[in-house]
Amino acid sequence: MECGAAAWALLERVRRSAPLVHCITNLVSMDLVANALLAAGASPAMVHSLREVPEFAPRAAALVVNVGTLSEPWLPAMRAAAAAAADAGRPWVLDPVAASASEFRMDACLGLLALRPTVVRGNPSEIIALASASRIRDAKGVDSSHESIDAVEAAKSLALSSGAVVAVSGAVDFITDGQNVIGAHNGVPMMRKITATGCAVTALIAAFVAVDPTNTLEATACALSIFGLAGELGMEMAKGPASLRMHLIDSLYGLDEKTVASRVKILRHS
Ligand SMILES: Nc1ncnc2c1ncn2[C@@H]1O[C@H](COP(=O)(O)OP(=O)(O)OP(=O)(O)O)[C@@H](O)[C@H]1O
Ligand SMILES: Cc1ncsc1CCO
Ligand SMILES: [Mg+2]
Repeated sequence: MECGAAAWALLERVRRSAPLVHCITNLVSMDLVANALLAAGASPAMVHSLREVPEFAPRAAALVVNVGTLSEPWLPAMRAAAAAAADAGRPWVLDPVAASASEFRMDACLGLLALRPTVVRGNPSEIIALASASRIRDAKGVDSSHESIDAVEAAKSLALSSGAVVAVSGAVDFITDGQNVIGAHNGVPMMRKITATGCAVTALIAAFVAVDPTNTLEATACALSIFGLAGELGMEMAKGPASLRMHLIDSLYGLDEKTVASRVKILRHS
């Protein structure tokens, strides 16, 4: 795969068509998710009232459901939006934040998984927990206590059981459909020190899959690498997490063909 050229083609398509991404995401992440989508050229909308979902959902090109600050009133809207997307054949992406933190959260994630997300993106601990539908006793809340390489087998098994493409983020982001595994090698460790970078890349995946619905595996890898590359460029100017957050958004907005073509690194994983 000419990965740099493919990633640039998808970024250009996002910039040209500005897909409307319906986001039901956590309260911590809303600002970064919306700004990351805008910087990439997509159009975010945070709409989570059950009253609005039937009217609004059909207008969106893709949906993100993120359970980070899950509360009971939100769950029916998440389910309704996911079911509407699945029925209409529109891509939708699940972010199972802290899936193993409580029985309520795990049950909610498993129920959403049954509504056939196109992509599931989580950190390693979330993917390991979801794959075995179990609580992890040493889980650290929303942050991962595992490395992405340790979650590859769990990701493959979750992809096979759910039918979704599964992406596990980390030093290398691994993306699998259960058979193939590809690694997106861009990014910097400081990205973990900014809350909701994972949520933001989940939303970016939705935008990329919206413009390339027949190549979910590759589109997901391209979104992860593009976001990681924005982190690398941002890190060249940053002094710490707060300025990285700003420079990452600026870098995502300013990405050009030469940089993307030469620096995006997506490799097939054996
Ligand atoms: N060690 C690392 N090196 C390079 N990039 C990293 C590293 N760890 C995480 N990233 C990148 O940071 C972003 C967020 O990944 P992370 O695994 O921290 O998500 P998360 O735990 O779901 O985050 P959050 O819940 O705060 O949204 C991804 O784009 C990922 O590629
Ligand atoms: C810190 C935090 N708590 C619930 S969601 C969230 C944002 C990162 O997932
Ligand atoms: Mg997360």
